[in-house]
Amino acid sequence: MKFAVIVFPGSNCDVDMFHAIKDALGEEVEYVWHSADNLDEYDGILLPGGFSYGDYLRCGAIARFSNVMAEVVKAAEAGKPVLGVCNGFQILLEAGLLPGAMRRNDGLKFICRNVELQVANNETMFTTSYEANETITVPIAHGEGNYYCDEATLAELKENKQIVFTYAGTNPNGSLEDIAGITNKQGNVLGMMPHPERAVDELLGSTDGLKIFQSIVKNWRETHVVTA
Ligand SMILES: NC(=O)CC[C@H](N)C(=O)O
Repeated sequence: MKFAVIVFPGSNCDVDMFHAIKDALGEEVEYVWHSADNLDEYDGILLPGGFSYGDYLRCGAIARFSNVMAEVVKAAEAGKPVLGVCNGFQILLEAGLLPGAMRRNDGLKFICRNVELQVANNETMFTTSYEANETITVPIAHGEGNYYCDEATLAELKENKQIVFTYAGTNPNGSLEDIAGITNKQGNVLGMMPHPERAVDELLGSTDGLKIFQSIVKNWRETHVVTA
């Protein structure tokens, strides 16, 4: 399986994402600059965290106009797995690939620490390697992770089981219903504020993030004929 890590001016978790795929997962991965106009050769698209365009206007608000985003939309519509982490999640929201919006954290502070998450849905292509309701430890690092959507959208998220990760225990940022990660209705686009790419090695303090990447590969292999 071949992954693209999309790099925007100001991305800073692209190298960690690349490392997670290449070294921890053992799959093929390439960096793709935001000006790219074709993602056809990639099976999975990864939008890493960081401070794209300096977080000006709102986090992700400028990056969503990047050339590559039309291709990310195309990949999403084709059913390819698209994962946005932290700033990547914010960009997916701004691009309309996921519903809702991000607000500044309650308390207005940037928070960088491990949090406990509950796997609220282990039946997505990103989470089948987890147990139902498993509690995992993954770091967060953001100033704008306070997820919000209107009541109708929340009802739809629940109805379609689009809420995939919730904060277990203390909610670090004030997000609605403790939401830490959601998918689109089709289930092939996942946005999450915690950083699974920073939890792929015991040296980093947790390997709990690895199962997301393993789930993607497992589900992709089960639906594609691999010839090489
Ligand atoms: N680590 C990140 O991706 C941070 C995202 C964004 N810059 C924020 O502070 O919310």
